[in-house]
Amino acid sequence: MLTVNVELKERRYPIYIGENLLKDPSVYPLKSGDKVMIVSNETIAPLYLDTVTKTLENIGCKVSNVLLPDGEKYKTLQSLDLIFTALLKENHGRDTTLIALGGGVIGDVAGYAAASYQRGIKFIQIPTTLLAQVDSSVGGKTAVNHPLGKNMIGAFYQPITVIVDTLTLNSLPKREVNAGLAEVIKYGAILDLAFFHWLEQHIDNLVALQQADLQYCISRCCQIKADVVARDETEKGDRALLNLGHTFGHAIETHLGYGNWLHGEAVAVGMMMAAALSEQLGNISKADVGRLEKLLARANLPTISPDTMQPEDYLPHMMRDKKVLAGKLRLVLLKTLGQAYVTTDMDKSLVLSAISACTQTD
Ligand SMILES: NC(=O)c1ccc[n+]([C@@H]2O[C@H](COP(=O)([O-])OP(=O)(O)OC[C@H]3O[C@@H](n4cnc5c(N)ncnc54)[C@H](O)[C@@H]3O)[C@@H](O)[C@H]2O)c1
Ligand SMILES: O=C(O)C(=O)C[C@@H](O)[C@H](O)[C@H](O)COP(=O)(O)O
Ligand SMILES: [Zn+2]
Repeated sequence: MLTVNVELKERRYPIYIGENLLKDPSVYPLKSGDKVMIVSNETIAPLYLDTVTKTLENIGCKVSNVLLPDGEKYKTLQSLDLIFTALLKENHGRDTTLIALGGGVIGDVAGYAAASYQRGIKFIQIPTTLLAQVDSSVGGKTAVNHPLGKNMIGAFYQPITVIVDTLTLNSLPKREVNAGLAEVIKYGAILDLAFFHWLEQHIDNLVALQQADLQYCISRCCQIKADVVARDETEKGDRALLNLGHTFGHAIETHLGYGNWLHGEAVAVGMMMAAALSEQLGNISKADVGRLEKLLARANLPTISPDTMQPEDYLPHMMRDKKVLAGKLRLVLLKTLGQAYVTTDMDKSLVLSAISACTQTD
């Protein structure tokens, strides 16, 4: 088992990474008599809920669960209310620990429920998608979507432990594995050229869920994110680099309707648009933009805009992005592969030109 620590002083927490961890009582920061509410969904529960429940009951915990409907379109205030109702119906107080058993949607909604129920209860992330294991379960961004924007209602609220059981990925649909690889590739592009190069040599093994390479990859991604979060937990500076491709990507998700394109797919296209803009500004080379495109393609990810979207469809959504300050569009771009930066006031005509460069022409 590998351990990555997120260093936030008294709120420091471990990320355990390994096989069969769902069954390992030593990774749960719980003791006999503790009350637990597991939040999951109708897809994951038949696969993993019993295993986690049995492990917790063997510790001596009193375990309840609430299942949300499955999908990005259920990352909503209504789903949040389902969790609150389940907690209140069983008189759960501030001594209850919430467990998020699922992907990023479950983790974000359950995390925001933990942040806000009775002004805050402890929560544990048990991510079961590659995307959640390398990204969403770490760092404390919690949220629900609004019809006018992604993750528009939420809080920064850290888990007390993250339990990454890589064997859960064996039941994950291939499209979801590929979506998680978008966030993996993002880490190399923004902060770690050596990791990007490692990915170029190992991406086929990751697509095939080869365990040794997978566990190294997940630990490297978690370490990169843990270091950024420790430096800038609430995104006043460097944490914005983790948002590469997201201003474009969130526009795709919101415009098409949540769940049509997977988050990772939208982010892959968004990273290509950011790279095209970076090249137009004289930063990253054409050859390195090509390396990014090739790696995304090898992960079976899209690299061009949805054919139902025009460049002008993006801007209204982008102007609501959470990185916008004083009405100025701020984007994460690439100085070069492995080195991202945040712009202050992006010229909209250049943005449209970059989107067009990633749009199929008939
Ligand atoms: N908070 C953050 O820092 C952060 C980071 C990245 C993404 N996100 C958010 O995460 C969400 C995307 O998360 P995701 O990609 O995990 O999607 P997801 O949570 O929708 O899960 C993908 C699908 O796979 C199913 N599933 C999950 N685990 C499974 C397993 N082990 N076996 C079989 N099926 C399984 C789910 O039920 C779902 O149908 C987006 O809302 C995005 O905004 C948040
Ligand atoms: O943790 C972060 O910070 C990230 O930006 C990680 C992203 O991959 C993730 O999709 C995050 O939810 C996007 O943040 P948002 O602030 O744009 O909602
Ligand atoms: Zn993301």
